[in-house]
Amino acid sequence: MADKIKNAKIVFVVGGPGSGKGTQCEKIVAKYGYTHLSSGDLLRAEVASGSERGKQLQAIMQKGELVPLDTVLDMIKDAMIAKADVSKGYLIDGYPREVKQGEEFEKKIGAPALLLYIDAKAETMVQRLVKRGETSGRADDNEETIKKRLDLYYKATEPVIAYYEKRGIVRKINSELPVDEVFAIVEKAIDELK
Ligand SMILES: Nc1ccn([C@H]2C[C@H](O)[C@@H](COP(=O)(O)OP(=O)(O)OP(=O)(O)O)O2)c(=O)n1
Ligand SMILES: Nc1nc2c(ncn2[C@@H]2O[C@H](COP(=O)(O)OP(=O)(O)O)[C@@H](O)[C@H]2O)c(=O)[nH]1
Ligand SMILES: [Mg+2]
Repeated sequence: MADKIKNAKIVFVVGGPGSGKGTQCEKIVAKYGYTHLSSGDLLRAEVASGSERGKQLQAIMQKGELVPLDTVLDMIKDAMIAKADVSKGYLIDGYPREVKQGEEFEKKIGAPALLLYIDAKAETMVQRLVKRGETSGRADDNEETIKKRLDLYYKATEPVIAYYEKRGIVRKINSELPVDEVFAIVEKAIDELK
């Protein structure tokens, strides 16, 4: 099983909260049939289950902090294994959040072939999240938590991009443009993988 995943194409999708990662991932799934695994969605599913672990996760996420590394990684790995037979590739959305998460992922699962860096300005991200918060029902889409998520993004996650840039697998995507124009750039990066 683990071997099957090792040979699959792995794409990390990294960018600030509200940059448009989920939006682009949906479009990639529709065109390329990749398996989309959003680490945030996996965590929110655990919270929704009402489990004891879910309650602990909820408290961390509401503060805009990162949940323990092993928790997220185990969830991603299980979800990857569940799709191993049918998956053409994996979009790992919202992970790694810090360099250490990337290192552990590679030890336990495999190396990414590409990192899509979804880039938007801080003001843009805040605006989008506040708007999303009107309907998302997400406990962390409020101004106070958004600010903390952004701070943590710049501090912990941006170094991830520099780390993978050294390997030449980063494609920076300007997500200030309309969704379809952003996707046109994303398509080029995915097509290069073939
Ligand atoms: N590897 C990860 C992924 C997520 N989280 C936690 C902290 C995040 O604030 C929360 C929500 O994750 P999302 O990826 O959904 O959140 P984003 O802030 O990126 O927003 P978005 O849904 O807009 O991508 O889950 C975490 O601790 N570790
Ligand atoms: N203008 C514009 N808005 C976008 C784009 N991508 C996402 N959005 C909006 O920004 C919000 C956050 O997008 P989402 O995909 O959830 O971002 P994520 O937090 O990075 O997963 C959504 O409600 C979208 O409406 C884009 O490329 N252009
Ligand atoms: Mg998302």
